[in-house]
Amino acid sequence: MTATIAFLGCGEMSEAIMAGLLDSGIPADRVLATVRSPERAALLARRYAVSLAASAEDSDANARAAARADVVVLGVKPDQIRGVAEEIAVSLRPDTVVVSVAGAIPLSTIEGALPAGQPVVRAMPNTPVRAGFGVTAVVGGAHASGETLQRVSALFATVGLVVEVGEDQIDAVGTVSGSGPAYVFYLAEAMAEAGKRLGLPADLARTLATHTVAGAGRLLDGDADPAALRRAVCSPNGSTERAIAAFEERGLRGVVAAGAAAAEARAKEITRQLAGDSARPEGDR
Ligand SMILES: NC(=O)C1=CN([C@@H]2O[C@H](COP(=O)(O)OP(=O)(O)OC[C@H]3O[C@@H](n4cnc5c(N)ncnc54)[C@H](O)[C@@H]3O)[C@@H](O)[C@H]2O)C=CC1
Ligand SMILES: O=C(O)[C@@H]1CCC=N1
Repeated sequence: MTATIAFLGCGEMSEAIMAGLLDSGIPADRVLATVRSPERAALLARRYAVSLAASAEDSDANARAAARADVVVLGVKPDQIRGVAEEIAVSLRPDTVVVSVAGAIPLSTIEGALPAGQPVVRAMPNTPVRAGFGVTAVVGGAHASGETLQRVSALFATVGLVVEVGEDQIDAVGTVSGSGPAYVFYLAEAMAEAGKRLGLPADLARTLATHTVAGAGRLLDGDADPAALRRAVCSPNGSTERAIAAFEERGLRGVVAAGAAAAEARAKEITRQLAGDSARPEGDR
């Protein structure tokens, strides 16, 4: 039987997962969603015809949705995860699996806010799940059996690739695949700006950049080697080779690595802040 899935906090990330799952054939009457604003609740109900799109201003909305669900996806911001977990704790059935997509919130924090023994899975998805081409990293908590983790993995597998990781890897994973789509969109913006600087009309430059990034993404589908695909565009002593040489000379690889490191550092900072020990000096940790 199809599982009932409740998205508690259906913003950018959860909406992408929900839309991807609905497109993959999950029936809308098996999907519940809650958000904070009544306007967004109405929009989700209209757009997806999901079974419940209640506003969290209705104080029981999260608990009621959780009570009906086989899988509860916590899609609120990291600083709200513990509060929502506490809010739904009494409504959960013992076999309902709680999946947190929040960055920076450890499994132990979520488990601590839920009834003893509640299965919890931590996931790090990305927004391309919307198109069925996502990447989702998963890690099971102390009470998530292999079968439970499989069930969650199978769900995310309908909207893209699923990888199992250790919890100690999830911040780093987030900096590559979780945040990664933003880096690629940023590159598309930069390419469009570059075209404009070279005299192309803004609309044309943008169309060229977006379609090129989308097309390049198609070629990268699967386990294609990005370096080999890049080399195939670089004619020996041609113009692309000069562009890549300019990128290398200016240290673009290092810039990307610095961005990923900054993202990872921020995730760890959020973890510390929300654990309440951010006041302690670095050396004491
Ligand atoms: N945006 C992304 O690409 C990714 C986001 N994530 C994680 O997903 C989580 C959500 O991020 P976004 O979707 O970007 O944020 P968002 O702000 O778009 O979504 C959060 C949603 O939660 C709702 N909300 C707030 N309090 C609520 C409550 N008490 N009950 C029910 N709903 C409530 C808000 O109305 C909003 O719709 C974060 O924890 C983030 O770390 C993880 C991977 C990628
Ligand atoms: O920016 C964020 O905090 C979230 C986590 C990974 C991607 N987006």
